[in-house]
Amino acid sequence: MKVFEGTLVSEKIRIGIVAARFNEFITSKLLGGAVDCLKRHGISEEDMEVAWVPGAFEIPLIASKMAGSGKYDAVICLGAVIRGSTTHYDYVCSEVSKGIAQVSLSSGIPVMFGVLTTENIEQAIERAGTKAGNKGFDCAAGAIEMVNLIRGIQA
Ligand SMILES: Nc1c(NC[C@H](O)[C@H](O)[C@H](O)CO)[nH]c(=O)[nH]c1=O
Ligand SMILES: CC(=O)[C@@H](O)COP(=O)(O)O
Repeated sequence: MKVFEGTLVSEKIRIGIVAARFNEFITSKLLGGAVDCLKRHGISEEDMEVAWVPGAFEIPLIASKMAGSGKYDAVICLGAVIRGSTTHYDYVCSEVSKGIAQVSLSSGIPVMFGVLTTENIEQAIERAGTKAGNKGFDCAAGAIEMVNLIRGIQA
């Protein structure tokens, strides 16, 4: 039985990263986690490119530009949407998640959803390198797995 494995980096993998500046205290930690993971899996910094956007709502557009450029094997999207006192949170979260999923399906390359959607700052801190891990690191690991999985299927 042939089982496709996507965990090892055997060939060059080029990664685009879109990071939101809103809640930069959190998103910078997510970016650090993602870069740490990529380096630990043998991907050099010359094969990573980062684009900063104002907020999570702007991520899908730039993710689409990166995914459609042909320059990257995967795109990692990083953000932190933290609920405020209005319903704005709901609209941002909804459009970002739908947008990122749409970009991945339409481009045919992995576009990873590394956008925290939390009720409060504490929950975001927990997921940006403390007690709940680093979602940026997790997304980078997932990106590598998806690229290798696709390469295996298409081989
Ligand atoms: N409240 C948060 C935002 N809001 C800003 C939007 O993402 C967008 O930049 C603005 O509406 C202009 O289009 N963004 C986050 O990333 N996180 C938040 O908690
Ligand atoms: C997620 C948001 O857009 C939110 O932080 C905005 O805060 P508020 O709902 O208090 O305007």
